[in-house]
This record gives sequence, structure tokens and C-alpha cells, in this order.
Amino acid sequence: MTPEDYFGVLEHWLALEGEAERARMALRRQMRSQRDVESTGETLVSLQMSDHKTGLAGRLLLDFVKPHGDPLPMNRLKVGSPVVISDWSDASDEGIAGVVSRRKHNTIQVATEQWPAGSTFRIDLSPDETTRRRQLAAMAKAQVATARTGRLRDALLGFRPIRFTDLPDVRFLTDLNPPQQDAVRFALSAQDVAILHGPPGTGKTTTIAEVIYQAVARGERVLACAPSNTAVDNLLERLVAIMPNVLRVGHPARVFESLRGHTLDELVDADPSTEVVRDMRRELEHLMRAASKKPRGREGFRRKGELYAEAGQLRGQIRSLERSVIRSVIDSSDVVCTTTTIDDELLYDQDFDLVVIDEACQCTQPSVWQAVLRAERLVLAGDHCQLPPTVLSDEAARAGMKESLMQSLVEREGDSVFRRLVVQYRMNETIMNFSSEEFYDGTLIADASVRSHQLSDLPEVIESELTTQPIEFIDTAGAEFDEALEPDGQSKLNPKEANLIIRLIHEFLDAGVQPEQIAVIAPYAAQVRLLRSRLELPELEIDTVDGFQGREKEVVLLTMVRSNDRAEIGFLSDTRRTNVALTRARRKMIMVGDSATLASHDFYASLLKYFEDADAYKSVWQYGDV
Ligand SMILES: Nc1ncnc2c1ncn2[C@@H]1O[C@H](COP(=O)(O)OP(=O)(O)OP(=O)(O)O)[C@@H](O)[C@H]1O
Repeated sequence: MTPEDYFGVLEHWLALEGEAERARMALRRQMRSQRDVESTGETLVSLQMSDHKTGLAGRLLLDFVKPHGDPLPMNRLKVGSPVVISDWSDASDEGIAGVVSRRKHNTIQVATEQWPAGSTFRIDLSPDETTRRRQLAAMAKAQVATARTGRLRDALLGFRPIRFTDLPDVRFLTDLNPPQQDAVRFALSAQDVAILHGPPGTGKTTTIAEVIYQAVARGERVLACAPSNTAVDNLLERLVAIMPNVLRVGHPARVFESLRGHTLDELVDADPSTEVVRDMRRELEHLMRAASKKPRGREGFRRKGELYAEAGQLRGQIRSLERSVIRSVIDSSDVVCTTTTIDDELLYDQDFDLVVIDEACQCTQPSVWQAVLRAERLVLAGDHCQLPPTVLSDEAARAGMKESLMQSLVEREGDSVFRRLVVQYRMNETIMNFSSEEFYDGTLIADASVRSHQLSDLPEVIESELTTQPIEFIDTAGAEFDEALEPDGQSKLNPKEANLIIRLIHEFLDAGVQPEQIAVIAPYAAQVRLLRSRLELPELEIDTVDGFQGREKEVVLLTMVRSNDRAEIGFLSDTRRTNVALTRARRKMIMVGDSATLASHDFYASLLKYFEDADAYKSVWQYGDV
């Protein structure tokens, strides 16, 4: 295989993914019932604009809410998602493009260049053409690159050996355990690429932050990326705690006071020449509003055209002034944090001594080349035993698009290219052991601080079997807890399992556990929606496995949903999803499921045996009527 062959395959995957995204959007645009369209999780309708302002580069920042400030329904519109805003009362309105720039439980903010038409709006997740264009451009460059990028490409693709220097001596800033220290030295010894494998709770982010600190201490500049804005913010939070000169480019998903001062928007805003830009922006907003009014007659259309032209010119001036401020802010930072979808216009010709990609196993291969192009050396961190990247096109997924570059390197190069962190600081040992044996060759070690911690150690929690036993499986086999298909939907739910989960939650609350210490995790969105509609405890989180990756809670209740006489388990057969679910709890994990459906699969048969051996297996019959 040549680089041409490799990038040809990636290009084909991107084309398939584009087709799948467009087909999905077209399907949603045909649905007119609010319930149907919103249950896809990719569209919000019947929205009102509650506020607007002008942001960086003259973009409009528009806030949308539901009538009466109602919470937004469960949705997959994340900060950074490309969207289309259109008129909800006019099915023919094609709408305008934007990007989600902020999200709260009842507000969604979109950054856009134009003012949308209408008075009630719908927001649709849209095919991500901009990202695909950027990825294709980066791949085209990488394919023909020579010198530094050519060498790195060839090492990544297996055309030349991956090189390391001797392990350096390091004076560590943070208190790292020996495997973490070893991983930092290893990462610093990479001449091409090194991988940090971080199983759940093993301090991957802590370790990466130290790698970045050490690189900066040697006078290097670092680009720190991750596939989602949330993951970038997690890393940013760690970095700003240990070094001053860190810059966040893009839309932060979380707006912490401590992080805000590091965003490009704020730093540019604090620059003295931005005062002038502010006046120009006000004028721009004025022009855009005037131009968006319905034109009357020919004169009206002519005037509208003029206003748009004037606005365009003004936006150009704002951009060039801002660009010079932006460049000076970027040039003077040691570390730049951004998602892997890099805004090439903002980062123009910046190259970095070290590029770190966190959550690299959530990155498709086309999505890493923008970052690779800017790297002298690369560090990938993640866990290929947890969820792979999301790919919409079944054909692309079957062809291999879910295999990340990190996973393919680990499989090709073996131990020589990675170091695994093995001491974990989250789970009681009994919660950890099954995952450790199945996914990490039995190498995980629970740190003494968590090894035998239990729920009853928490203040005000009453000691009982519920609060001292770390794991439990409640078997619904034979009790007719049948799964169902969500009405009008594709997703699955299990109402009786939901009943049992609610009952268990009340037992925890009665035992003195706080709602914010509990999470319910389900593999299916329909079960999440059902439980959310039935529980009025805003502090208690209910989410899908995919939505909960990277998080932890003291107590986690898992509702497995699948229960049928065909032993059909759908996407539970991707055991990496179950690995994520099983490794979120710190002190107590209860799984509710149907052993008759699950146990026909080897993985679940050994999981059930693990519960049995730990004396943690119960039948739902013990609970009487649910
Ligand atoms: N060497 C250490 N000594 C003590 N505590 C540590 C150490 N390393 C990490 N921790 C703690 O372990 C917890 C998990 O760390 P961190 O968030 O870095 O893990 P992670 O592997 O990135 O997590 P995830 O599973 O979400 O990927 C944090 O509370 C952190 O403070």
C-alpha cells in the first residue's frame, strides 16, 4: 500500500459519510411532527430567539429557547456542531448555516454570519461539509508531503520504523505514580509518535498535562487537541492549573471563570486595538438587521443588496484588524488547545514541536491529519478498549472507518509504541476487576485510596447491604420484562426495567445517598428519555453510555434494556460500550438485565459468572411486584 492508496481509502470513507449525513438530514426535513423530529435528537423545533450579540470575526451569536423557558429535549447538538437555522413555520425555507457555540439545559446559542428569517425557528444538525473540506485538504497535503511531515506520515503508516531517543531524565512537576512517570519519559523520547494508553480512571489527562508541561519547560511549543470541545476543556482545565501561557481556540463547551481568561475571544477582547473593532461590530450588527428586513418593491431589493455589500466590506475590515490581534495572541502562547477540526484560517502557518491528541481513539483517521500536518512529533492518548469514533455510514464503518489511527498503531507496532497507565483512582477493586481481566490483560491496579472504598464510607450514608456491596446484578429472566420499540422511533426501551431502576434509586436516596452522586446509564436513548420523563430529580444524571464516556459517579445503575427470546443484543455486542458502562462507578454499580438474552454471548456469560462468583447475583423475584 502506498500513501496514495491509504488516502484514497480515507477519501472514499469521507464521501460515504457525507452521503449518509445528507440522507439523514433530508429524512428529518420531511418529518413535520414535532415529536418525531425531536426524538431523532438531531433537530430542535418551535424555538424563539431570546437574545443576540456579535462575537469574534463579526459573527452573530444568537440564543434560542423553547416557549416559557421549557428545557430543551435530549439532543445531540453539541458545542461545535454545524447546524442549519430555518423558519419552523415555512417548510420550504432552506435556512442559514451556523455552529453551536454554547449550550445550557434550556438555551442553545448558535454562531452564524447571517440573520435567519422567521419568528419561530428550527435548528437541524447539518452535514459537516466544512470539516470534511478541511480534512480533505489536509489529507491532500499529507499525501505529497516530504521532509518532516513526509517522515512522520511514513512512520504512522508503517513505511518506516518509529524512532525513539533514550529515555530522558525528568524533574516531575506533579506527583505521578511510577507507570505515569514512565509514560511521560516515554512520550518525551518519541521522535515520531508515542502512545499513552489510559484505561478508565488511570490519570491519562494528568499524565498528558505533565508531558505538555515538560515540553514547554524545554522551550517547545505545543498544540493540544481532542475530538470534542468537552475533552479539550478537560485538558485545558488541567493545563491552566500548572502553567500560565495556555490558549484556547474555538468554542469552549464549559464556561468556567478560570478557563475564560484563556480563550482567544477574551484575550483578543482585552487587547487595546479591539476597542475600535467593537465600534465596527456594532455598526455591522445594525447593517445586518436592516438588511434582513423584508424588502418592498424594486427599490427595497436594491437597498437590501447595498446593505449586504456594505456589511460585507465592513466585515472584511473587521477581519483583517482582528487577524493581526489574533496572530499576536497565538504567537505568544506556549500551548494552543483546540479540537482536531482546526480552524486553518486562525492558526494559519503555525507549526508545533509537539502535537498531543487526547481521546485519540474517538478520532477517525481522516480527522487527525490536520493536526499531524502541524507536528514535529506526535503523542496520541486514549483507550482503544472504550468507544470508537461515531460513524454514520454503515458502509464506511464496515470498511474500517471506526478504527482510529491510535488503534491501528497499537495493533501494528505492539508494545514498542505505547505505555499503559495501570494504577486507577476511581473504582473499588471489585468494580474494576472484570474490566481489567477482559480488556487490559489483568494489569489494572486499584490505588489504595479507592481499593476498598464503599458507599457507606460517605458522610450520612447508612450502612446496609445496598451500601457496602460494590456490585450487584439483578436478573430479570423469566419475569417478562420485555424490551419494546419506542413508538415512532428506532430506539429501544424497557418500561419494567425502568420501574425497577426508579425503585432502586429511591432505596439509595432513603439510605442517604445524594441525587448528584447517582447516575443511570442506558445503552439506548429511548430508555434514557423514558427515565428522564419519569424522574424529577435534576441533579441525578441519566444518560446513554456514549454520553457518559469520560465521566464518573459514586453510584451507577445500568439498565441493559435488551430482553427478547431471540438472544438479540444489537449494539451491546460491541463490548467496548459495555466496558465504558462498567467502569463509571466509584463505589457501587448495579446492573439490571435479562440473563437469558445476554448470556448467549460469551462476554456476557463471563460477566454474569463474575457477579455470581462475587456473590452479587440476585433475581428480580426478590423484589416482588415492580
Ligand atoms: N498520580 C496520582 N496520584 C493521585 N491521584 C491521581 C494521580 N493521577 C491521577 N489521579 C487522580 O485520578 C483521577 C482521574 O485522573 P484523570 O482525570 O487524569 O484521569 P483520566 O484517565 O483522564 O480519566 P478518564 O477515565 O476520564 O479518561 C483524578 O481525580 C486525578 O486527580
